[in-house]
Amino acid sequence: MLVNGQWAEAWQPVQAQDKQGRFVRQSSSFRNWITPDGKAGPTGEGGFKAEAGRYHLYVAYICPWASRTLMVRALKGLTDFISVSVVNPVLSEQGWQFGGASDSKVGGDDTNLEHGDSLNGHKYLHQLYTQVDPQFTGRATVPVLWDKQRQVIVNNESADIIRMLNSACDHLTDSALNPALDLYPQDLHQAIDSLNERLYHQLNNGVYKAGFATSQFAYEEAYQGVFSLLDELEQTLSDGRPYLLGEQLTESDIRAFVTLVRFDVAYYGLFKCNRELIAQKPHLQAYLQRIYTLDGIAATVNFEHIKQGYYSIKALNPAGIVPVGPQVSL
Ligand SMILES: N[C@@H](CCC(=O)N[C@@H](CS)C(=O)NCC(=O)O)C(=O)O
Repeated sequence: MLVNGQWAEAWQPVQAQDKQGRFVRQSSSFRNWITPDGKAGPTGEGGFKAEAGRYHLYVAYICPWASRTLMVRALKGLTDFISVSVVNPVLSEQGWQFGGASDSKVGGDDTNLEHGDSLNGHKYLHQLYTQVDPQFTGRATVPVLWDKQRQVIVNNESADIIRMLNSACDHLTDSALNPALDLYPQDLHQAIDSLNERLYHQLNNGVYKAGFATSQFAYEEAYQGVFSLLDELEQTLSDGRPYLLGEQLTESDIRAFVTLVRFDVAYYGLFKCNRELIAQKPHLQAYLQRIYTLDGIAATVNFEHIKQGYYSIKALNPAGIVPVGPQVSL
């Protein structure tokens, strides 16, 4: 992480913990919003008007938080509007690094996506943070939403980024855009917010709490949370609805998907969330498949990056062996 703008050695993603050994995630520091007219959004300052070609996303394919921004970018038809840089799957001694071996599957047919940082010419992601704040203290995390015009970080909180991408560009006229898709419709705000809250604590962050627990108690607490929510989601989907809140794809589905798609290949093994695989839950597996096959989504999922990235976390897997299985059938 960075301390007063200098790279400090504690680079593995073992973050803070509480007194009972629970994993505690750091909060994000840049919270501005892209809006249709450039007015300030719910947090941060104004000046970030929606404009084609002005913004860039820095992501890691291994990262569920970054991947959800890629999903919304794809679903809303924003691939020509927002360019992307993907970091290497394995954290370097200085955190996320650019320019590793590219593999042909990455990005699918998305030509607006690269493995280097041709925009700012950095070798490490942390240099982007110190470019805008030479005294920055904190973890240099992905995703980062970057403004090419003002040369600043707009936002590094994926929850904000997916919310703003859902509506900020809808007024622009381009046939590539998909303004008809509303992942956060007015009549479902409450249902989405309350489901999101549970998805975050029990599932998205729940698997990390299990994986990075430093006490048996904290691990089991997180494990119970993960599987009680998975059981509940399996039950919810058993009535034949396509998505968690009914007929309509919402933000909650995006949030659920990024964890479910990593579950069998990473969290089941590395994070010890091993009561069962998603593949053993028929409704959840069909749901996963349904979202995976939506236009543009498969290109946001790179199983090689996911496996290599997670199993390179030395604190959890010192020898760095990447398991061969399980087979994925998506
Ligand atoms: N709140 C952030 C969390 C992002 C996050 O934790 N990203 C991880 C990758 S999955 C990261 O970049 N970790 C690097 C580090 O902690 O040094 C968000 O959702 O945008």
